[in-house]
Amino acid sequence: MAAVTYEHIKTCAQSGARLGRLHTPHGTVETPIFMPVGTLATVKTLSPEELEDMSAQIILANTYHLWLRPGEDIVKEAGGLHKFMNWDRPILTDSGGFQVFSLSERRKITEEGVHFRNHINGEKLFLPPEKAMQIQNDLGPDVMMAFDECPPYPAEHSYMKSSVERTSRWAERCLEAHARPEEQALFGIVQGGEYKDLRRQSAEDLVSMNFPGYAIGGLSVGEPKDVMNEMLEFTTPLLPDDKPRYLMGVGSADALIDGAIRGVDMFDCVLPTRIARNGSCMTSHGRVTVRNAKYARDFGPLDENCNCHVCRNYSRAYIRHLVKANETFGFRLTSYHNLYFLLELMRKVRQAIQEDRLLDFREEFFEQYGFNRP
Ligand SMILES: Nc1nc2c(CCNCC3CCCC3)c3[nH]c(NCCc4ccccc4)nc3cc2c(=O)[nH]1
Ligand SMILES: [Zn+2]
Repeated sequence: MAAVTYEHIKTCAQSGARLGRLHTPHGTVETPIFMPVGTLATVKTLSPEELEDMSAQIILANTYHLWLRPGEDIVKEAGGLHKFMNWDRPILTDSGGFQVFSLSERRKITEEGVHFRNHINGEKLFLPPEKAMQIQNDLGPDVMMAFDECPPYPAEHSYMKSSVERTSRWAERCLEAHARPEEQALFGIVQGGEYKDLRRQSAEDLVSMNFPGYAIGGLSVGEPKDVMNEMLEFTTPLLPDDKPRYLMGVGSADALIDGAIRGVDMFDCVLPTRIARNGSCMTSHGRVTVRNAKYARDFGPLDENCNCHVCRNYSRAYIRHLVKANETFGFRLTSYHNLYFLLELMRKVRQAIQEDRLLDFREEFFEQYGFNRP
């Protein structure tokens, strides 16, 4: 019995968007879905109870960070991530490759794996695919990611080609090292940058390895939005219809809608909680930077179209005051609202797919949000 199975419910009559369900050992997830990021086994400033209140269904944690701190051995002794962080719904962990490249200095990629320095204490470290798998096996998430290289944007075709071929060899090694496939689903990650021939090569390599799910990696790394959309349009049809598709690192309202339209089922991004800690909020009329002086006497909610606990009980003036005073509660309020905003957006997207009107919804949302898009 596979650990994770995808149930396709319907495809939107107006677009390539799909309504589906992801069945996992810790429960079922309605897709398309946004997955809050909990890098160090916490979605920053929020409790599991608050995440459940806002109907978060699945959250992310990170192999790289948890390996360094507190160490996967401690999480394993605690009984795994679900027990350690008191979250009994599904968890997905990224494999750590991307984080090595976005956090560590003096890293070096070899066929065996990645050499780098610990970004906390500078000590030399080596992360081969087998180690990334062992860490995820010990952390115990429902979904784990293959160890991949996410090359920078832009990258030469020649570099990208050798990187894709190595990522495919690493994917084989991950499958070899996968200890409990009946308990944890291992997803492959398609690379290839902005090159269609390499996207095809990467997708074909990984589909031939028969993963239970596929991520589209190597995007949301600074490329123009239309390059991302073009790569999605080209890549999703190369992936099996009956398996989930996860676009990594995408979390702005417009990119979530545009990704769902192109057949993406799962998204993650640190954006909502990261900008929240900067006092910046996502609202139905675009971004509101609540620390701005113009909100000093604004006693209305962050977003009058939002029904979240924060918008029903606290004013922009109060949240501005807390954020200006660097009060932790202020960042809890902005983080809660931003995550609620994206989770609610995906609920509306699922409803629009159900009603075969996702393109109409896109028009309405972009109009109100202020995206003057074609
Ligand atoms: N394995 C892998 N991971 C990728 C990630 C990390 C996804 N979040 C992991 C979570 C697990 C815990 C930490 C994060 C990506 N994130 C982005 N863009 C984020 C861009 C962004 C960054 C900051 C703010 C806003 C946007 N592109 C990504 C590509 C890949 C990829 O190819 N391979
Ligand atoms: Zn709200």
